[in-house]
Amino acid sequence: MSDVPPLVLPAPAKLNRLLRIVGQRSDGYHTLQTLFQFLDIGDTLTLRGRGDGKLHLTPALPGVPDEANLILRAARLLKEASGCRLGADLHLEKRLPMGGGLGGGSSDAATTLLGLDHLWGLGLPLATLADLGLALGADVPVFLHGHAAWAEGIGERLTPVTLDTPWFVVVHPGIGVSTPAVFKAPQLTRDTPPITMARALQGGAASWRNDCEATVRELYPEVASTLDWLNARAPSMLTGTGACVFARLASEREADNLLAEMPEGWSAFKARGLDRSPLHDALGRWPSA
Ligand SMILES: C[C@@](CO)(OP(=O)(O)O)[C@H](O)COP(=O)(O)OP(=O)(O)OC[C@H]1O[C@@H](n2ccc(N)nc2=O)[C@H](O)[C@@H]1O
Ligand SMILES: Nc1ncnc2c1ncn2[C@@H]1O[C@H](COP(=O)(O)OP(=O)(O)O)[C@@H](O)[C@H]1O
Repeated sequence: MSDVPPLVLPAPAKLNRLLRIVGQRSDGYHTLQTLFQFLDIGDTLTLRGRGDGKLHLTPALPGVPDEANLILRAARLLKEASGCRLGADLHLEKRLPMGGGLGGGSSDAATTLLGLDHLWGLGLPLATLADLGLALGADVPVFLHGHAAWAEGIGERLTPVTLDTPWFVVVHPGIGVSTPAVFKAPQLTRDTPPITMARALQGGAASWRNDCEATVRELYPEVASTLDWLNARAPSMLTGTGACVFARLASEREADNLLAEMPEGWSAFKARGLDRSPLHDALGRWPSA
């Protein structure tokens, strides 16, 4: 298999453009309504087939043992589910901050599932891959369906949407936010009334909020001060449970101006919102209409 060129695929970031917590299931998981949109920035995964069935990932991620790495977990899951006897060498170029609310781990898992499906010639439907992916994380299915989406349930009930695609400046406040800690916090509101997708879209970006924001501000003052600084300059929000926050801008020039104003030492980047995942464009693979 060594003379076959490697498959080089993007694993884009996502933003939660809106996030409503509408309830809690009996297993403790919170039911959400959210709008997912992709960014034109992300990790890159290089995949090469192996005939001996082995799965090998380089480099190791700091603080993440291989058995917990979502790339290897996704690869093993696909091998088991399909009965495929082939293996792969996987190389990850990690750009997205881990645990930042940008969905990097989930996106890596989705790129692995779709990439190996292609490399191993399995041809599984996107819906089957999304079902497998849901076992790895609530955010994995949207990366497999590949379209900006209105999501309900814990993020698995997806309806494709077309959103405004402005420029964003994403800032990492330099601290880690624990998703379980946010969802366990007694002050988190869990009773936002559900709305229809049509109403959410009609309200537009100016009306979109993230229900985790008040709790994350309280638990992590660094997130609160970053949001305050950004909000004084452009409409800004938390993505997921954080720690990243993002400002919405009308043009690349405005994004550049905001970056130039940013206090030294902050970690920030500009990115474009995308309604179609670059992963599906790279593979030429879209759900049939
Ligand atoms: C809320 C979102 C929005 O995109 O946040 P981010 O992870 O992107 O920040 C995600 O759906 C996060 O989904 P997922 O990626 O599965 O969360 P995990 O880190 O695995 O969840 C850690 C813990 O948070 C709690 N949790 C998570 C998701 C959810 N809908 N309800 C919960 O109560 C559960 O206790 C879970 O064990
Ligand atoms: N390939 C991976 N990339 C990133 N994180 C991973 C990966 N595999 C496992 N993880 C674990 O998943 C956690 C959540 O990662 P990530 O998806 O980047 O953040 P978030 O869910 O906040 O958007 C990380 O803190 C890390 O412990």
